[in-house]
Amino acid sequence: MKILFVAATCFELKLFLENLEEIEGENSPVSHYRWHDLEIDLIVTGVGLSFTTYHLTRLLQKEKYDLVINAGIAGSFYDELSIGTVVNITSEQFGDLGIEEPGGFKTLFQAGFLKEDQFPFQGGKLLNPHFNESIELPNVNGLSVNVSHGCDETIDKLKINFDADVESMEGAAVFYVCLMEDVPFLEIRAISNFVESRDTTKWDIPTALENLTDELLKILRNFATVPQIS
Ligand SMILES: O=C(O)c1cccc(C(=O)CC[C@H]2O[C@@H](n3cnc4c(=O)[nH]cnc43)[C@H](O)[C@@H]2O)c1
Repeated sequence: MKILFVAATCFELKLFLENLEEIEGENSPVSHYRWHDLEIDLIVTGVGLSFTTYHLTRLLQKEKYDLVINAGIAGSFYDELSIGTVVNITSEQFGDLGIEEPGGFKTLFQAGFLKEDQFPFQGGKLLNPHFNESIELPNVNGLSVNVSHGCDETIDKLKINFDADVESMEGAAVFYVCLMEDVPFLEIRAISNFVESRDTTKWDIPTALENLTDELLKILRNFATVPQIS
């Protein structure tokens, strides 16, 4: 089985990659690994929706993968989804794609530029139909933005306008490309911070990345033929 990991930055998957065997091969921005009988590639796209769309689409034109996993950190909109929690993001929305009017922000659907059920959208959302029963993590709704929010006024509006639990800057791009290209995918993220008035001293990236590593290895174990520990 061949799996592609998509990360915005190297640091988000550095700890996880220490568990894999790196295979030589000059093919930047893609690096190659092995874990038991799994062939694993990693592409580091850069932060944001545009870079992710470009690099992922370009790679999927050249290589075939059985599964794409977008992995990294994310912000949580709600106290109940605490820092360190690892989540399976099962729906995505573009949080800043739309128009602004004196009365406020309108999505492309609200503005009439796109139909809510126009493929690959369903009810205005991108939905992941894959593996949701086999992944033993909380299933949550994602919102993807080009600006990581850090101002109370904007955040309050996002909470009203969107049905979202977590914020990232790449997820919807991965959903969109994989749904369009018909490639199975997952988005697994660990909460590193709350989406609140920006204060990075309150972020806990090390705990998020330790927990993310543990959960990603559990997921790989589901797909690999791993010798049983007796
Ligand atoms: O400002 C800093 O000191 C700082 C240090 C490390 C990382 C950052 C990021 O902004 C990482 C952005 C990266 O992580 C995802 N992410 C994490 N939390 C959020 C969030 O609250 N809202 C949106 N994106 C978030 C995102 O996918 C980026 O790729 C800053």
